[in-house]
Amino acid sequence: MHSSNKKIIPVVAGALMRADGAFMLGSRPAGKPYAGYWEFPGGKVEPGESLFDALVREFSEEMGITVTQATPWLTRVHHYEHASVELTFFRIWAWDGEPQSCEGQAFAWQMPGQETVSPMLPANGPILKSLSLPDYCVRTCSNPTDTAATLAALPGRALLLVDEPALERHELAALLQALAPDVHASGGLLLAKADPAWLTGLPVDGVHLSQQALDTLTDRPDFPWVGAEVASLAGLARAGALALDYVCVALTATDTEPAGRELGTYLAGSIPLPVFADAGGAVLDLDAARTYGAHGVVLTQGGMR
Ligand SMILES: Nc1nc2c([nH]c(=O)n2[C@@H]2O[C@H](COP(=O)(O)OP(=O)(O)OP(=O)(O)O)[C@@H](O)[C@H]2O)c(=O)[nH]1
Ligand SMILES: [Mg+2]
Repeated sequence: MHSSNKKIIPVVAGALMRADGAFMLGSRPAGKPYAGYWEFPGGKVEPGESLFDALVREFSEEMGITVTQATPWLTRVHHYEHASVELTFFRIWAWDGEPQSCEGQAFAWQMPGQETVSPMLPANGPILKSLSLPDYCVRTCSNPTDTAATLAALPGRALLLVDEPALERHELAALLQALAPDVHASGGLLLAKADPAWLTGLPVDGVHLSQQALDTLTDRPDFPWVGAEVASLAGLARAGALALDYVCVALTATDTEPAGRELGTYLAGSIPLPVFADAGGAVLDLDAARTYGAHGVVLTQGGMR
């Protein structure tokens, strides 16, 4: 074995999620590597322990609270000089007790995208970005002429994915121009499924890649947000390798349980990026999709895909 083949240490960490969207960070206690850096509370998984049990134990030890509801979210491997870690991040939706500083650490509630504490642990930059991704990806699929109706149907803050293959380019450009101010005023993100080179200069936050574009691109397009359509494990791996920000996973099942199992096969591979479950309708709601490890769900406007 080469000396560079360090053992990978399994770690769990969790974001306590408050009803107003804030999440909690903690500072690392004195005496640990990266003391004073901000992190998601958590720690090393003990032999034989499940990830969820490790999460519950760590939050009890470090903060004196009992986690009662948490869903797995993202898994990332990071190589530090002192160790290599596989970090499984959970989002924690319910807990008993008030967070206390059991190890002398400081805590801070933070709003996604507006973090005020620093420095952060080096592995956590992409995680913070993922936390600022809305819960809903709303796909337009109806040649919308009425942008006000499109916006009114959004479930709060959303990623609006304009997916309009039937529109001419000048029509698509006009639609994006019309939607951008209101989407941005609502704190949402505007993305379009289109050729990345053509989209540059339009008021979008990013590009959404088709499966075909994902298969053929060699580099991540240069936009703040890049997502992709995925319908296979190979596509998911490619999206991860290109360091995309999210994927929409197309599910073919039409019942909750089979759709959950199908989603589970994608998420079993410890994936590093947020997944929107696309069950083509209301088969999997947000809570169910999260239970299986998804970030959020795709809602399709104007009927079925
Ligand atoms: N808890 C936590 N650890 C993280 C995060 N990001 C990250 O890279 N790590 C790394 O994961 C490793 C384990 O975390 P830890 O030091 O909290 O472990 P622990 O609570 O079991 O501490 P102990 O070993 O002193 O008992 C560290 O190398 C740490 O740098 C994060 O957001 N939260
Ligand atoms: Mg810890």
